[in-house]
Amino acid sequence: MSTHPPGTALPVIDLSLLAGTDQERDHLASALNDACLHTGFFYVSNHGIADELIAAVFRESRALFDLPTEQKEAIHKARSRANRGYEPLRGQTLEPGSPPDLKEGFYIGEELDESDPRVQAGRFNQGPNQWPEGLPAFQETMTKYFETMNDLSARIMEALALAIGLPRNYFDAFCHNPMSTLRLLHYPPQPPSPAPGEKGCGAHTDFGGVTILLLDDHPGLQVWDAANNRWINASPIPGTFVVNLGDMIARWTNDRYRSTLHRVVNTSGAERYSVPFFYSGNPDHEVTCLPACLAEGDQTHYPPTTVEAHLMEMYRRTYA
Ligand SMILES: O=C(O)CCC(=O)C(=O)O
Ligand SMILES: [Fe+2]
Repeated sequence: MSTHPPGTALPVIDLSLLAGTDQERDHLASALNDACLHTGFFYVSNHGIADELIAAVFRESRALFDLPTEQKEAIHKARSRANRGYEPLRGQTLEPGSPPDLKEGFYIGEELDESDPRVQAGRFNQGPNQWPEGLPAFQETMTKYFETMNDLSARIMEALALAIGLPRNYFDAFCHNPMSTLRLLHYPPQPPSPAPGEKGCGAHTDFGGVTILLLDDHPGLQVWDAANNRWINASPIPGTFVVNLGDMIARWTNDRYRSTLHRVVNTSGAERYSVPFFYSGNPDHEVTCLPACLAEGDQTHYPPTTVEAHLMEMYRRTYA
């Protein structure tokens, strides 16, 4: 059961159907399967996340980026072994060969102190966060949102299991102790004469499992539509999230489902804020071609791996 609202060619998936009748769940599975076979990008509506929490996340995010530069530099990501903290404007180049991205960001993960066995063992991206000084509601708001997004991701994984034709609880073990990253982003307006190829965020695919993207009112996100050789505008739709599949799901489904190129060009003339949440599941979980995605006579495209090994490999390729 999906619709294509004006202003975008991407479908809207009604997540409340997951808790509906068998017939409603079948509709959900079929609409989601279609979306994942095409771009792997869709909007999710009726997700049950409170407006107040979303408003608080934007308020705290704006307050963070409004801090004086020295205060942001004091929690620079380079000071963290777990990839947490502030990334300055033009600190990342997502599209090789293009100018650096016209955005600043902030990375948050599960709060694990130095005594946690995973941190002691030097596991990938596990460790404490760096929290900003002088923003009393920041940590609590972001922690609440982080946990809420983990729960929403687990529901999306249930829907995905149904879309693939698997039992609803198929991904439960994957969703146990998940590895997730919350990223706050701030895009200044694109300058009137940008450098050639300069963008808010260069064209890239996401590495992990599913991404849940919270958008403000300003357009800018574009999704590559390979079937028609064009960029689709993924303009914000109030009350929804944009969800997309990452490279790990493409790998897991033997490329039946898509991890699609996307980019941001902030021509809105205004400051743009967005909040992607990257969900990659349990680091020890095995990612081996799903038998349901291997038609007779087909070859697997990738060797088996684990969540953690896959993520480390993708980071190495991007930041090498
Ligand atoms: O800001 C956006 O709309 C997209 C951000 C994004 O694609 C990412 O952070 O991976
Ligand atoms: Fe992305």
